[in-house]
Amino acid sequence: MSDWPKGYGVIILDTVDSTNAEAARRADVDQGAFWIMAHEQTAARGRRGRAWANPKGNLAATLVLRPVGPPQLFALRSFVASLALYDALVAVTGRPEAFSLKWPNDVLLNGGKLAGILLETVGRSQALAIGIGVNLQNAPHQAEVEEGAVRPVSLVSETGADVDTETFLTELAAAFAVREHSLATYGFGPTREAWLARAARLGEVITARTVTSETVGTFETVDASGNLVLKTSKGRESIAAADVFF
Ligand SMILES: O=C(O)CCCC[C@@H]1SC[C@@H]2NC(=O)N[C@@H]21
Repeated sequence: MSDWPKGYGVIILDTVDSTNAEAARRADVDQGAFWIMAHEQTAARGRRGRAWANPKGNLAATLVLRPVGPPQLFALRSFVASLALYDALVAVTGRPEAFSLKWPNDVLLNGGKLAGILLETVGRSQALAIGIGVNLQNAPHQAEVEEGAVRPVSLVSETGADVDTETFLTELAAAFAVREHSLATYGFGPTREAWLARAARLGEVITARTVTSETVGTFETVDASGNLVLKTSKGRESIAAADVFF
């Protein structure tokens, strides 16, 4: 069991609309870096304006971070957060082989979607809100997610690990602090290498879809800016934002 990391505050709420919305309300009021966790969210949101199902027992938390260093590294916190999730999940299950990371920032368990991350800038201070949802106890039904999306899974149903939200948050916060220190100190290189070593479908043909385009190609790498690099029939393409389908 990890200790709570120094330099990070924490707020635990019974119920809230969305921990990311709460982060936006508090970003210019509260100081420093702090986690907001809620036992229940009534209007949780996912990437690209989608709703996020949030039954009780699942982790719903947002970290308000005020990153130092070059602004081009800010968005790379999604890689830091995915790696921290991976570390925390391995800490509570002892099963490194069961988890993988899906670009840009999902965590898969036995190939199913276990966790998602929603990164936003909030407040006049342009703080970073890193919202994290983990299906610790319950996964939404396949019918509740987008067609073609990876099947949703829960930690307890796939591994038998029955982990409560506060225990998991402590592991996640500790892991995040370590990974964040690495990014802030050494830049994206080591984070990128660690992420690629855990990447799902590296070297395989995948599809990257935006509202207006679809690109099919071999997943070659993630570049130094965090872009997805696909080798396609037209050559190499570097993609900054998209949904990936297998
Ligand atoms: O679409 C995704 O995969 C991202 C899901 C992010 C959900 C989390 S739950 C905690 C935080 N609060 C929100 O409203 N969303 C994020």
